[in-house]
Amino acid sequence: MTAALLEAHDLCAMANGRDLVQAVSLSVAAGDRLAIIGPNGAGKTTLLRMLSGMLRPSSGEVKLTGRRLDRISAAERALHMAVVGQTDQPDPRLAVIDYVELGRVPHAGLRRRSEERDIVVDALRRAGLLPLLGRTIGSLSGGERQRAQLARAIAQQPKILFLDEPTNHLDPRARGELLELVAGLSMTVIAVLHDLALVAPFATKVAVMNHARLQALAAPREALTQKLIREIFGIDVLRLRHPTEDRELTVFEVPNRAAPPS
Ligand SMILES: Nc1ncnc2c1ncn2[C@@H]1O[C@H](COP(=O)(O)OP(=O)(O)OP(=O)(O)O)[C@@H](O)[C@H]1O
Repeated sequence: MTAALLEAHDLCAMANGRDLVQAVSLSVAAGDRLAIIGPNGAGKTTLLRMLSGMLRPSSGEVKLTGRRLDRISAAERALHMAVVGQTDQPDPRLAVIDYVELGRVPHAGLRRRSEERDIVVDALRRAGLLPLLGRTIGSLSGGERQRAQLARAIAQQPKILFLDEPTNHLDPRARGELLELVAGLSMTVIAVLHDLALVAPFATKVAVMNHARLQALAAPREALTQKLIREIFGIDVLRLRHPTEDRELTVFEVPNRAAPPS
C-alpha cells in the first residue's frame, strides 16, 4: 500500500450551527492529483481550506506525513504546501517577478541567490509569464493573474499544491493547458474543479462532494458515472468514440427537458 502524504479523518466544519463539511475521511499519496468536484455550495472550498491548514476543522484531524497539521507552524506548512485560492488579492503595484519571488519567502536563506533566481525564472517560464515579468500585477488580465498565482506557488516548490478553481478566468484552451502544465509538474495536487470535462484528463482520483458529504472517492472513470453525475449534478454523461481519432470522448450534457419523447 502507498503511504499517505496527507490524511483526513472525520473532518467536520460548522458555521452558525450548520454543517459545511460532515465527516470526510480521505487520503492522498505522493504523486496523486485529487480533483474535488460537486455542485455550488457542496463544501468543496471549505474542505480544501481544512486540508491545507487554512481553516481549523470543528472536529476531526488532518495529518501531513503522519504529523497533525494543527501542530505544524504556518511557516513550516509553507515549506510543504502552496495554495492558490479564489480570494487571493495580490498587491496590484507589485511587478510580476517580485510577486512570484514571494513564493520563495518560506525558503529564505536556505539557498544561494543565483539558485533562488533560477527557481523563480523557471516558475515564470513554466507558467508562460516570461514576457510579462516586468509588468505590474494590476495590469494583468484575469487569466494572466491566475497564471502568476500559479507561478508563485510553483516557485514555492511545495510537496502539495492546492488549487481552488484554478481555471475560472481562463478561456477554454487555456483551461486545458493550465491543467496540463500542473499535471506535468510531478507534484501532488489537490484541486477544486468545476469543469467536469477537465477532470478525467487531469486527475488520478476524484472526491465527489454533495450536501457537505463525501459521496465518492475513486478513480475518474469510477467517479464520473452516469448514475452519480446525474444524481448529483442533474446532467448526463455520454461516452462516445472520437470521430477521427482512436479515443473515447466524455461529454457532459444538460438534459433537454423540452425535447419530445423519442
Ligand atoms: N464562514 C462561513 N459561514 C457560514 N457559511 C459558510 C461559511 N463558509 C462557507 N459557508 C457556506 O458553506 C457552504 C459550502 O461552502 P463552500 O464554499 O465550501 O462550497 P463550494 O462547494 O466550494 O461552493 P462553490 O462551488 O459555489 O464555490 C455554502 O453554502 C456557503 O455559503
